[in-house]
Amino acid sequence: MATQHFQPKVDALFAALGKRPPFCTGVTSLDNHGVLFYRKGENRDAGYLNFASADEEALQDLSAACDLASFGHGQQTVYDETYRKARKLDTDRFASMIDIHSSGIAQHVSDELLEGKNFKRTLRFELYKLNVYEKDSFFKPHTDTPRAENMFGSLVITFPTPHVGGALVLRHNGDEWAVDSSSILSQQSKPSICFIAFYSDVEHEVLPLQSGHRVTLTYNLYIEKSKLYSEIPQLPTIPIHKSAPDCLVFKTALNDFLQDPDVFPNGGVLAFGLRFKYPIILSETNLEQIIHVLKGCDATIKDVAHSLSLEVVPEVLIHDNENGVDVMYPQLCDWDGIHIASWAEYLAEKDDLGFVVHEVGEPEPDFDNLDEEVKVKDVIWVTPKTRFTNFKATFLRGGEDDYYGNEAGITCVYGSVVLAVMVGPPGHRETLQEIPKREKLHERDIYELDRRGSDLESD
Ligand SMILES: O=C(O)CCC(=O)C(=O)O
Ligand SMILES: [Fe+2]
Repeated sequence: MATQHFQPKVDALFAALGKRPPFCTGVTSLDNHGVLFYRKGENRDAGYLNFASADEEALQDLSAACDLASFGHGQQTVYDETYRKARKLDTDRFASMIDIHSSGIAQHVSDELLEGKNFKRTLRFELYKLNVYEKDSFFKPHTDTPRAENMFGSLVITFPTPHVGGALVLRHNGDEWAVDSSSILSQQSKPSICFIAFYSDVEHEVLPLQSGHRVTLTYNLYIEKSKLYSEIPQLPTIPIHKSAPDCLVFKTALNDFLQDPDVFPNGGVLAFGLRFKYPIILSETNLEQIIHVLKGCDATIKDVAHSLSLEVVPEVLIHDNENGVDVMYPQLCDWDGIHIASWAEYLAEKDDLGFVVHEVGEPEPDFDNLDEEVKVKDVIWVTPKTRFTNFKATFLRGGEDDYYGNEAGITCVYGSVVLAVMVGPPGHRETLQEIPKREKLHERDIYELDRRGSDLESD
C-alpha cells in the first residue's frame, strides 16, 4: 500500500493504545476475613478453618470434603485428570468471610479492567467455586466458558496456605505472563490474599503444584449498568500489574490525526481490529450491544471517540472473494443457511447496512459489473484487522466440540469483530448523532462537559 504522509499519525494512534497486559493482580491483607465454613458431604457435618493459621490437617480435611473438579469440553462435562486435577466446592457448600468490596479488591479490579470513566459501568462479581489443589494438581490451558453476553472476566483469589508451584499462566494474542501467588504471598509480612483478574477471553492454566495446598476462590465478572460502589471503607490493595492504557494520550493522538485536512477529505472510517473477543450468543447477539461490554484498550477507543462526538459501530469484516474486496457489516447472522457469493452485489441490491472498504492508498474498487450503486467508504486501519469469515469456524476454536472451557454447555462463544469509528470530512468530523441508549443516562453529562473543552482524565 502507498504510504500516506499522515501515516506517522496513524502509528501514533496505534502506539497510544499501548500494550498493557490483559489482567491485573495485587495483594491485600487477609485481616480478619480468613474464616471458612463448609459442608462436608450430604450429612450435616460442618467444617471450619481459618486461612490465617490453617495447618496441614485442616487443609487435608477441607480437601477431603471437596468433589473432583470437572471442566467443559464442548457440550460435555468432563472429569479427566489428564486435563484438570483439582478438587472443588460449589457455592452451596461453603461460606467464606472474604468480602471483595470491603477488601478493596472489587474497586481495584474495576479501576484496572474497566477503562476510561469507570463510573458509568460497573462490574458484578459472582462467586463461582472454591478450588483446592494438592501436590500434582493442575488445570491445563482453557478459556473460561462465556455464560452471558455481558460476561467480562474472571477473578481468582489465592489464600495464604503454604504451597510451592501452582502459578497461574495467562496467554493472550501471543503474549504470556505467569503470576506465582505462592511466592507473592510468602513475601508479605502478614497473612494476605493475592488476587488476579483477567478478561474473559484470556487463556489460562494452573501449573502443577509441587507441594502444599493451593486454595482459591473464583468469581465470574459481569459488566452492568452504572451503580456506584457503596461507601464501605476499603482496605488498601497493592498493585502488582496494571492493565489500563492512557485515555489522554490516545485522545491527543486522535485529535492530532483529525486535524490533518488531508485525512479523509470526504469523510471515512478509522478501523480498529479489536484486541479482545466478546461473548456472542449464536444467532441472537445484536452486534450493537458489544459497545457496552468493551474491554481494555477496546473500551478506550470507544470512550475517546464518543468524547470527540464520533460514532462507533461494531462491524464484522467479511471478504468478498468474487470482487476481491472487504466489506464491513454491522449485524450478525448465521450465514450457514445463506451463501452470499458477492457481498458487493448483495449490499447494492438487497441491503445497504454494510459498505465496501476502500483502504486509503489502494486503488478504488471497480464495480462496473453491477447495475446498482454500491456504498464504498474510505478506511484507514489503526490496529490489525480481525477477520470474520464464517460464523462457526471463526467463533469456535477448533469447532464446537473441541472448545475447552471451565464449564460445559456453551450458550455463548467468543467472537472477533472490528470497531468502525465514523469520521466526517475536515471541519465537520463529528458523526455521533445520539449517544447509544443504554449509555444516555450516565454519559450525557460527561459528553457535554467534554465538548466544552474539559479533557478526559486518565485514571
Ligand atoms: O483456581 C485457579 O487458580 C483457576 C481456576 C480456573 O481457571 C477455573 O476454575 O476456571
Ligand atoms: Fe479458568
